[in-house]
Amino acid sequence: MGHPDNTYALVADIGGTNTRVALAHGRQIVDGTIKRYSNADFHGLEAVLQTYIADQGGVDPMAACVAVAGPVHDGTATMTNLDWTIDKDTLYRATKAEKVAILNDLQAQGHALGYIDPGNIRNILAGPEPAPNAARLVVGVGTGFNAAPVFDLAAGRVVPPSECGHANLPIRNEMELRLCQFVSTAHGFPAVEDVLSGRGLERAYAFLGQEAGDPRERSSQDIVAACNDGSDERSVAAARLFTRILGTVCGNLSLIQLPFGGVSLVGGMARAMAPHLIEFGFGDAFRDKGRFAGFMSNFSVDVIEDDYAALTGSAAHLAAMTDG
Ligand SMILES: Nc1ncnc2c1ncn2[C@@H]1O[C@H](COP(=O)(O)OP(=O)(O)OP(=O)(O)O)[C@@H](O)[C@H]1O
Repeated sequence: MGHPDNTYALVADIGGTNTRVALAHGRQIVDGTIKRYSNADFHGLEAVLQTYIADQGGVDPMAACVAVAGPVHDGTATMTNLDWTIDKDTLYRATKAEKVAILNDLQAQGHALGYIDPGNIRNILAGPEPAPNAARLVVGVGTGFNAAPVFDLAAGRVVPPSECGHANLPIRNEMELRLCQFVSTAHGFPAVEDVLSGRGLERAYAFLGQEAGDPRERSSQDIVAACNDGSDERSVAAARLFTRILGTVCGNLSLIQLPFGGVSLVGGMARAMAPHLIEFGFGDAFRDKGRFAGFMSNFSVDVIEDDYAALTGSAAHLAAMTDG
């Protein structure tokens, strides 16, 4: 069935592997309109959006917003592993919408806060009741790593982008130093997302294999599955290493941004690791800040278990643009 009127907005989330597209009405994703496409099947943004529009019976959206897993500069997004042109002109052409926006995907995740079904939010670390409009922080761990602070101001919500997954990997002990050396030997530079990502968990596993003189490889799915059923000690050790570094990095970002409104972890790896984060030392590493250890209990930490939150955030961003 089509959607012939143009009160709809089109929203898309372009990840490293897949593009998710949906229609939104105000801040609500319209039930049954979410589709997921493999990027490899399309030669560009126009092709995937036009396929979606045709799938929806030729919908004529009044506005469109895409969230992209890469830096956005002067209205143009770039992605390391995808050579699509993602800019406003292409988005206007593909959708014929009157208003278009391009966000970094973590910005979109920030715009989604407050519009996520509470049933999709899992608490990891409790914190005090936040003041209204306290600053928040979203941290994404999936194909890559990134974060964005979220500020609710009188003029509206502001979510400044970052590329903090490409900052140096922090080190707290001998083993993390050896992991860092293992990563830099392979990549020339030890970035946060070289460990805090799906591939990163696989790297932590490979590093432990090298240390044990038994180099075996495992996919991140198999490592997480082995943690879930306790069938492989090295998988548990790799996930513990990953989890502690995630706690350290989230603690560092919290000291930089002071998210008294809470930290929200998003992305496929955050969801997959959510049941193990406390057991594997996330809280201890998060609080491991010397004289500021007690101060860290000001920040609650949740995992958002909604794979489509970036779509909701893109819709919220367009609605805020329209409202004001
Ligand atoms: N259940 C899981 N167990 C282990 N690893 C997982 C699981 N789900 C996702 N991952 C890993 O997380 C990464 C994908 O994360 P996410 O789903 O957030 O994707 P993305 O960054 O939005 O990109 P895309 O949508 O293109 O995959 C991959 O490295 C994948 O192997």
